[in-house]
Amino acid sequence: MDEVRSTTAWVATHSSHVKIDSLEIEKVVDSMQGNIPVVEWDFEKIHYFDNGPLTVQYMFVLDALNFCFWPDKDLNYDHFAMGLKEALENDKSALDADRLQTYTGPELRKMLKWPRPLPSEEERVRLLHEVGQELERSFGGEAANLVKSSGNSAATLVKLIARHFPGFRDHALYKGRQIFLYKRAQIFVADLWGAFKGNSFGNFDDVNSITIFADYIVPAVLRQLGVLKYSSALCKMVDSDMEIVPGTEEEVELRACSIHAVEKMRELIKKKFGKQVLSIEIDLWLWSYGVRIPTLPHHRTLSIYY
Ligand SMILES: Nc1nc2c(c(CN[C@H]3C=C[C@H](O)[C@@H]3O)cn2[C@@H]2O[C@H](COP(=O)(O)O)[C@@H](O)[C@H]2O)c(=O)[nH]1
Repeated sequence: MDEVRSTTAWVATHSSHVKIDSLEIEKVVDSMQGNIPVVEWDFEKIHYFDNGPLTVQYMFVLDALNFCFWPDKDLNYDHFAMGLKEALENDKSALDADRLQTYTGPELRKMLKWPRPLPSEEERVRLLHEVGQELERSFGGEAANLVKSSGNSAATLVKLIARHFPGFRDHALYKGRQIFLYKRAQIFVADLWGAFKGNSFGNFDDVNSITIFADYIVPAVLRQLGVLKYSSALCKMVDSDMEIVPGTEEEVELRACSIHAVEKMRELIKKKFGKQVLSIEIDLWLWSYGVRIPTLPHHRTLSIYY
């Protein structure tokens, strides 16, 4: 996690298209007196939860597929969360490691009750197979064992996931450097923490090491708040729904500056109000705010990472 923090900070200081406005961060923090609005995890009541290992399997599969819904304007995260939940409720073995390895695109679509091909359907199926194979090879088929082997460390869990599952290796090259973002691996940790309320499979001693999850919603919210300022060329690209190529400076800056801006926000809250807030808490507030405004323009990058 230190690498996520340090490399995204480096991007922020070398950024050409996105700037962090420190004065606006201060205004936001002051206006809330350092109190981040509390948003309950699963505020939409859409996730499977049985307080046991199957919940962990569900969250891991969900976060393996938790990316790039926007190419289908009627599709969003909730369809996946609810679709997989229903599939599990109908058949407890639906997400077993051996089953994950055999799903086809049409079967996945059917499971999610989606009437047409999913965006990046072949990639989603490939990632499901990868998860099934590696869970079976190294973790007795269970994501719960992967979590157990992290020894209650969020940072270790993210590292383990990145080591074992190539689909989660969310990183980029920027001005000659490797930048680590790890959105889906980190959100899995946060989902466990939220679902199990910091206990059992969600008990991590270092949950404060997690950063926000750099997706396509949070940068849009930070821009709306005035915390991120885009160059006029980037404004035009985002506002006209023009696709931004993955790995371009613009794309990396949007994501990395979002992470760094929130880290700065946390530091300021600590300094001014003496409060320790988690990036997870800030993320959930920003994300839940963003998804309630469907007209908020967000950047569009075809990616398997977010
Ligand atoms: N930063 C951040 N990004 C998040 C989430 C979540 C869902 N987290 C759930 C877990 C517990 C809570 O109850 C949440 O419901 C999804 N995403 C990302 O958003 C985008 C999808 O947007 P749309 O197309 O409108 O559904 C896509 O990139 C997706 O990967 C989050 O929490 N934080």
